[in-house]
Amino acid sequence: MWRRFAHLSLSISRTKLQSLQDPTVLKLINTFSSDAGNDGVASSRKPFITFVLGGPGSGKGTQCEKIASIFGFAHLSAGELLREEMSSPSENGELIRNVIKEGKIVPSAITISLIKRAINSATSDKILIDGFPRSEENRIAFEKIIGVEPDLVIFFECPEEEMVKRILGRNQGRIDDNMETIRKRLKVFEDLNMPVVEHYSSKGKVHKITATGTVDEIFERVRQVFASLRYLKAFLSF
Ligand SMILES: Nc1ncnc2c1ncn2[C@@H]1O[C@H](COP(=O)(O)OP(=O)(O)OP(=O)(O)O)[C@@H](O)[C@H]1O
Ligand SMILES: O=c1ccn([C@@H]2O[C@H](COP(=O)(O)O)[C@@H](O)[C@H]2O)c(=O)[nH]1
Ligand SMILES: [Mg+2]
Repeated sequence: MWRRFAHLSLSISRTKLQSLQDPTVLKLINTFSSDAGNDGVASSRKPFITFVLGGPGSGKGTQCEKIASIFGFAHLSAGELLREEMSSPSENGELIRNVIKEGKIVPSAITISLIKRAINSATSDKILIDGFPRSEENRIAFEKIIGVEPDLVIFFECPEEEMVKRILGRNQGRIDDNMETIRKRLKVFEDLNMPVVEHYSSKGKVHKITATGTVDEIFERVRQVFASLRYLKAFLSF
């Protein structure tokens, strides 16, 4: 039977699997159970949460769309939720616009309330949160308010010059896709986003993906991580 695990790329040890004490394994088993019990999301929900991190233009959104369509995850992009809020008649619209234009970070309370609402209305209990947390302050606030840590963190590692090239070629009319704001976003990424990646790396939750090459080549690396999870879940539900 153990031959079935031969190709697992997840860093879950065989000993941990045997004891079924690994938190990721336990969460996979419980993802669809009915008694979640935390204050942040509706009490009957126990979503499997994946944070998707990486620099601006590293390809988070592109890869999340593929993960969502192939593995049935709900894709919540924090940046997209903020842009929608910015364009709605919200009282926070002007503040969000100014922060995004400056490449800075929107106050945690605003972003987390949007994420919480999106989790609660998601149609899947497997959730990708794209581009959040952006700082240790964001991370701590999320864990406190939502009451859970992510089960998995995907980190797209991409050279700066490639990220800049991709953003400048994006052509979606974003107010932050200009060289002046890109420089600021890159600095915020190094100074404030990277400590979040380091925090979860120290907890063994990060899968680092080399984000160069074609979209399909990168997705093949990503696919292996999620295929392992799916395989594991299928095995455990025997
Ligand atoms: N592997 C790739 N090779 C070339 N272009 C890519 C690749 N992946 C994504 N792109 C393109 O690069 C641009 C940025 O990609 P995407 O929007 O997915 O990045 P992101 O990490 O979500 O960026 P942001 O943080 O600014 O939202 C898009 O125009 C996308 O089509
Ligand atoms: O959690 C978040 C996510 C995003 N922002 C702001 O939005 C822009 C764009 O985000 P993308 O993920 O690149 O779409 C980002 O530069 C921040 O200004 C945020 O404040 N908090
Ligand atoms: Mg994006």
